[in-house]
Amino acid sequence: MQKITTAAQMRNMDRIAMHGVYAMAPVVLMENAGHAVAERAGAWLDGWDGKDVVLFCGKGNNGGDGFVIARHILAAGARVYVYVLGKEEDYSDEARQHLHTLQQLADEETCLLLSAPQSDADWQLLQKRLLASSVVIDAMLGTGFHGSLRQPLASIVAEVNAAAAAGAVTVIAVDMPTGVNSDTGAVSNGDDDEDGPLFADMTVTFGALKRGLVLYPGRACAGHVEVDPIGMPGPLLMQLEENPAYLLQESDIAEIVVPRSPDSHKGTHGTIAIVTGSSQMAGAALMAAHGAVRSGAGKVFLRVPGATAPYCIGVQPEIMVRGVGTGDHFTAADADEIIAESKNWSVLAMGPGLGRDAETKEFLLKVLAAVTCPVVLDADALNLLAGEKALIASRGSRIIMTPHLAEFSRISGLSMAEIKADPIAAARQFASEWKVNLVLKGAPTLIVSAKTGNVYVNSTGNAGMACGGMGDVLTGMIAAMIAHQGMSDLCSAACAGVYLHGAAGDACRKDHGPYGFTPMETADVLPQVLASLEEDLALPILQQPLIGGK
Ligand SMILES: NC(=O)C1=CN([C@@H]2O[C@H](COP(=O)(O)OP(=O)(O)OC[C@H]3O[C@@H](n4cnc5c(N)ncnc54)[C@H](OP(=O)(O)O)[C@@H]3O)[C@@H](O)[C@H]2O)[C@@H](O)CC1
Ligand SMILES: [K+]
Repeated sequence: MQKITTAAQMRNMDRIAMHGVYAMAPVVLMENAGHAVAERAGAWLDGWDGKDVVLFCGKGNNGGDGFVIARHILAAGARVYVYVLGKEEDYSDEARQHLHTLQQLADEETCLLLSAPQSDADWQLLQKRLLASSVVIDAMLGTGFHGSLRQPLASIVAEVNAAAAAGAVTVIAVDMPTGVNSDTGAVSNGDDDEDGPLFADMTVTFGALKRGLVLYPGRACAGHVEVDPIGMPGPLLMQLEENPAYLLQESDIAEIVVPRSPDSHKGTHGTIAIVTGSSQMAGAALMAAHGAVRSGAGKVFLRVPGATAPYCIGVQPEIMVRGVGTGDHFTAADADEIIAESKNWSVLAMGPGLGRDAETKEFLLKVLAAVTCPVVLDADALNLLAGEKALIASRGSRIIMTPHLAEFSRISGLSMAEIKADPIAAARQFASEWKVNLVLKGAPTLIVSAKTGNVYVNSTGNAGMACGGMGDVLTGMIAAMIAHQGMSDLCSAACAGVYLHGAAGDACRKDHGPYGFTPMETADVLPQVLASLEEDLALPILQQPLIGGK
């Protein structure tokens, strides 16, 4: 699992690597960092030989990495223009040491060292160089960036973006794209968009992923991201800081979605109950149930208000539908029937299309206080339960709440701006206060464990999924994952549901185009997504076919 760090955590790791028991020389870490970029970007670009490269080095240690990169790509056959944007006295000892080495290699032919452009003629020359080169390396700012981009960096970034937009250059960022805050993903984007941030095609980052590379809008600036350990001691990289966050990847999910054993039966794969819907929104209930069916649930029961049942019965034969009561929304009088039935259910999901009637809130409170199986709460259930922190907290580790940003804002009392400023902290704080497993839906979706407070950042999904019904399908999927054989931990089930839902959306995007595919289509590709997940696993011996086949 890929760890995601903050600049402060990274600095702490640096400090221990250099000044703790490991006593690594700072100049060596910087050497490793620069070498890693030269190697990884070189492999990605099919080598450096014969390439014209413009390299911008800022006045911090990110710039120091740039001096090392210049030396390595020169040796690999590139011709490089190095803009040294700091004064010699600005640099740290290690950066200055690498600058001195580079100065010995400088010549007119292959390695030209230049200072920051000042006159109009300097800027014109810079533009010309950018358009004539094939690669730009951004070693201007890394984890030390804060505030808004100052000059001359803002104008340099604008020139690089313009050259990239003209199709002239490939842009490689060192550690972070300049202008992206490494802790929040916020970008420097002054009054006119020309102030930044820099848009990279590839980012090589050091030690661990930075939050700003996985959170939007920063994530959109990073391009292809590779993490290099730069020789940091393994135990240091593995060391868990307080409040860890991780990026979910296919191999993580493949580990928790265990293959079915060949002698399993429908009872083994869970009885999922979707108790939701109202006459205005029967479709939401059906989409949630379909999400569960396509996730391999053993049995799917849909319980809707009595007057809603005619819209749901017979729509999909796999879903066992029954109306409860006679109304068009649930009321407290319907709760006893649900509570009695719940003894046979592996999991209960409520919310999509439930409506916001005060009587439905009474129903929800009664059901939640009595059922013992795990519960997934979405949509209107979240709106109705917004003030019920004490009830949720009393059962929270058995509950998954799945709000989107607006719902989260409503229940948490935080403004959208406050959430967006630090979504990881906001999600973690909420999960801790409400003692609940949280799925904060967005780009990217965050999952927080009620038990550990660990935050998982999803890596799948796309903007084509921003349409009504996608969340309903996800609710059914998460419910089905909870009942999946071997998936006892609710947070793991939430991670699996969220990852697979996004992966299904990505498969739809590939098949149908960037948007316009539907929630039902997304659910329908789940078996293919699960198949590719199985390929990631070595099949246990019992799964191997006796005759023929692969
Ligand atoms: N992690 C690791 O293991 C290793 C990390 N290493 C590398 O070190 C990097 C971190 O180095 P760092 O701390 O020196 O910060 P860095 O990003 O160079 O920027 C600092 C400079 O930026 C300036 N500045 C800030 N904001 C600005 C703005 N808005 N507009 C304009 N300027 C602005 C700020 O100026 P000031 O605000 O102080 O005047 C200061 O001069 C890290 O990203 C990685 O590349 C490797 O070498 C070794 C191993
Ligand atoms: K950079």
